[in-house]
Amino acid sequence: MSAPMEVSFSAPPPAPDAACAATAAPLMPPAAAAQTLPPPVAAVSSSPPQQQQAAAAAAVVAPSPADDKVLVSVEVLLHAASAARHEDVQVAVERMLEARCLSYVDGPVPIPADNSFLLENVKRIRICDTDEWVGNRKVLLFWQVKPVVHVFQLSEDGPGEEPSEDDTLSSFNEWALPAKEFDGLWESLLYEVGLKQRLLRYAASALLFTERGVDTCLVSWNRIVLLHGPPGTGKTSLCKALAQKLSIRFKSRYSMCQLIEVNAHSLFSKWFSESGKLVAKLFQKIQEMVEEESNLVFVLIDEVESLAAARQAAISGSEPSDSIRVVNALLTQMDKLKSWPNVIILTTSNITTAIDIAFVDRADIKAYVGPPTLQARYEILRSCIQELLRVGILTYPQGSSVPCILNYSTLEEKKHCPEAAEPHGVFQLSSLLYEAAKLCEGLSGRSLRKLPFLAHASVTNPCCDASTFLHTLIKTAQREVLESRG
Ligand SMILES: Nc1ncnc2c1ncn2[C@@H]1O[C@H](COP(=O)(O)OP(=O)(O)OP(=O)(O)O)[C@@H](O)[C@H]1O
Repeated sequence: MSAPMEVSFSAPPPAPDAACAATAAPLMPPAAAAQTLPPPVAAVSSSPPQQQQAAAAAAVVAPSPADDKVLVSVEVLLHAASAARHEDVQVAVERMLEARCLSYVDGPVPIPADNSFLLENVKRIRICDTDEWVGNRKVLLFWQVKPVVHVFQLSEDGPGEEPSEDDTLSSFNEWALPAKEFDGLWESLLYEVGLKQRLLRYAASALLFTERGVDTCLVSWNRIVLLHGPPGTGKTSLCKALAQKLSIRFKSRYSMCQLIEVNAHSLFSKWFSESGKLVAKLFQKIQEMVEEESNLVFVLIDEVESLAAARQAAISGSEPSDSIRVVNALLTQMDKLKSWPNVIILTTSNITTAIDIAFVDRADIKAYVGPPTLQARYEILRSCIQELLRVGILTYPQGSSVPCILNYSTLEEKKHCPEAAEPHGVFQLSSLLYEAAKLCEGLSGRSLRKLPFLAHASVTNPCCDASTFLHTLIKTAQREVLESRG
């Protein structure tokens, strides 16, 4: 069967410029605009839960209908040891933002040196999800923006495991979100502009609709996401990163968030006919978690085709009938969970044609995540090179600061006016990187992130001049692409 796919995310990606963005560059507003300074932002936490939910849902960069301002999320990470009240930090950050003339671009906002309260408690302030504006070459200036501040602390508990019946494979891993392990994951995933935003908006809408009690007989949604595409394109990481993001955005509504990563293989019993019961048992545990209404639960099922294998294949005799019981149990349990507002099911698959049509039909978002396009490849490699420069594995001229490789859009612009020279051969380094990215067509995100490591293994010195390294990277890319084509 060929699954009907509604959303395709395979189109080329302009990626956000995160690594070197001068995100808090002071910018003076036009005189007229200066008179319309941003009004004080209502404290989300002091609003009723419904308003909090709506604000969190809307703060996925969208124009605010009330005053035509763009709602931009500002994430504030507290130090692990901070005992400050989130509300106090939120107000302090809002005041700090109001007092400054910022352009809003994804990336960190420096904490003012004279703000001892924030310096003491806050590890990082980051503006998020403005890439759609930046991608369209629009700059968001402070009077156009209404910041929505989300204060959070990372859980350092690590994953908890739930042992399976026979103690061989655990049936699921569980994380308290936002978790230290997933910090920075969202930002590290580079796709076409809009992909991550669409997923975030979808999840926010799904939670808002349920919270507001929209009649499901009239408007139907299931809170099920299916990401499909070739291996190594970041589907699993994107699901985890999405759960982490939502746990931060909805912190004021849901005091606890959990990610349950189901181990599909553990649900197949060696005892014939037992697999369906194992699925039911797992979902029973999930049900207990969602019964606590302040708990937001994300269920991640990787390689969902192994649990939701097409029953047609089983009926035609090529699959054991136990797999039919598993699919039936999965669908029944998912339908039961549907009545709970605080659960989102995230699934991934490499082979959509093997998934049962009834499962595919239940997914609200069926998104194809394809191999990275030239722009995404360039940005993935750029983030790798920037990291090697940061830690000193790649060297640059003595006495100069760490070179900032140009982002894709700037490089494209500079190509047309090369007279605007960049210091320390940055244009030359960026052009070499572009050459490598061009060669890597067809490689997955996973292979691209490995490429600098493989290139380093071919150079003789542990630390290497950046330009020499990029030439080696080009050769490594040629070799890898040849090998991947067999
Ligand atoms: N678009 C991307 N941008 C940045 N990094 C990426 C991208 N795609 C993949 N990666 C890197 O590849 C790693 C592996 O990704 P992940 O396991 O999530 O892919 P997957 O699509 O789920 O793979 P599989 O189908 O084989 O399970 C990620 O941790 C990430 O480092």
